[in-house]
Formats: sequence, structure tokens, C-alpha cells
Amino acid sequence: YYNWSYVGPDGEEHWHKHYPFCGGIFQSPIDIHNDILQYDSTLLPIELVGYNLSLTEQFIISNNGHSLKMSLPPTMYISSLPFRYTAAQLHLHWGNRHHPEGSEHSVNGKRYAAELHIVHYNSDKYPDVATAMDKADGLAVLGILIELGSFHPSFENIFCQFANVRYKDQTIPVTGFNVRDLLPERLDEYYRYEGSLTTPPCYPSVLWTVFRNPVQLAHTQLVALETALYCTQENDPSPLEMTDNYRQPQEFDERRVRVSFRQ
Ligand SMILES: NS(=O)(=O)c1c(F)c(F)c(S(=O)(=O)CCO)c(N[C@H]2CCc3ccccc32)c1F
Ligand SMILES: [Zn+2]
Repeated sequence: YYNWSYVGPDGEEHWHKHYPFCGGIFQSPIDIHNDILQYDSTLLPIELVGYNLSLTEQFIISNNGHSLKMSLPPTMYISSLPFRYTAAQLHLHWGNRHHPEGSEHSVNGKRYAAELHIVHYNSDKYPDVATAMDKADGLAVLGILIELGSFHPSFENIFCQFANVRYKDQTIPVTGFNVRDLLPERLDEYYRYEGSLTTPPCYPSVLWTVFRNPVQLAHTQLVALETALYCTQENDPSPLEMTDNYRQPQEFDERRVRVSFRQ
């Protein structure tokens, strides 16, 4: 197991040396731009089941050194895809205080402030996410673009825990909340393409759905996200801030992004 990072000698230009798929085909993220779009009237509105997490259940928020992630229960899934894709975890990508553009996907060259990913695996065909994650139809990730704007109370369910997961390997249990509230209103307007995990091992196993409409966070919320966390463990003599944890846009030749909306 080789450690990787977003900067320096283990940065994204080096990932392919230990994780060959990172230098391979169908890589994500991408810049979603007009001349690769293709309207597809068969793209159904995304239907979500079990996103309103039970208040009596607990879910683990953890700092894994690359992102802030939250575990999700097997009662939560996407029901509108050809297979049932069951939720595994959600996590975020963001920039830094001086360059608050840390989304992974960009739209017509515009990078957003941050991006929320909800990772699901094909539970019709595979027993768990570890088995599914290197299969072509293994994963489905929902991408929610985040822009600077008004305060978003629902994200506080996650952000209020920053002090408890400041360092790598720290975890904290949180009570359930409605994850649907983290998504934009229109689940029928999205971009769809076949891509990959945006971190090592970069398996080309992800059916990407990036919603057209961003959600908003207040400046104070974005600054908290950009300044709260460390990639390093609490006792590490050289602390490394967790910022700019996004991959650069990948080549997208010969591929199309399907679009569920006309205009
Ligand atoms: N942007 S992304 O959606 O491609 C993506 C990440 F960006 C990311 F950071 C992670 S991770 O698990 O936090 C760290 C790397 O494994 C995962 N985790 C996935 C891949 C490995 C794995 C195993 C179990 C549950 C989720 C995941 C991920 F799918
Ligand atoms: Zn991600």
C-alpha cells in the first residue's frame, strides 16, 4: 500500500507509477464543456431511497488523510438506475482560503468552490463496495457542485464535527439527518458519463452523475472547510493542512457527456 497525496513527490503526476489505472482510460474528473455534450431524453430523474437517515442511527464521520468522509447505511440507495446502487460513503473536495475553487468537475472551464460526492456500489451484482470498485458497472457516484452563496444549515450536520476529526484517522459518530437536503432541488437535470475514481486506485468503474445546479455554502462555511482539517496525524511533527484535495481535469477524447436537459 503506497501512500499518495495531492502535492509533491506523491502527487497526481506520480500516481500512475503505483496505481497503473491512474494513467489509463476513462479517467475522472473532466471539464464538462459544450462541444462534448449530447442531449439524451432517456435519462430519467434520479430517484433516491432511504436518504432521510434515521435519527436513532449513528454514522461515522472520519478523516482518512485525503478527505472528510461519512459512512452511509445499506438502506440508502439509488433506485432509478439499471441496477440498485447502494450508498457506501460521502466525502468532499475543496480548495484553500486563497483559491477557493476546489471542485473536481468543472463546467465550461468554471471550477466551483467545492464538490460533494456520494459513492454507491452495484449491490445487485456485488456483495460490497470493495468487490464492486474495480468492476466496470461497479460504482455510481453523485456529484454535487458547491458554490459560494447563502448559509446551508444541512451541511452543518457534517461541518459541526470538524474539531473532532481534525487529524488523520480521527472518527466521530453522528446522528442521522436528511442527506437529500445536501442535494440541489432538481434531480432531473444532470450530466452523465462513464469515468473513474478520482483518487488512486483510479479504477474506471464509476457511472458519474453531476447535477446541473450547484448548492451554496456561506463564506464562513467554506473557510471552515478549507482550514479545519489536516492530512497528518495528531502527533505528526510536520502537520500538513488538508486543502486542494482535488484532481486536475483528465483528457476526454472520443467520449461524450450525456445531458438530461435541453436548456
Ligand atoms: N472522488 S471519488 O468518489 O472517486 C473518491 C474519493 F475522492 C475518495 F477520496 C475516496 S476515499 O475512500 O475517501 C480515499 C481513497 O480511497 C473514495 N473512496 C472510494 C474508492 C475506494 C473505496 C472503498 C470503499 C468505499 C468508498 C471507496 C472515492 F470514491
Ligand atoms: Zn470524490
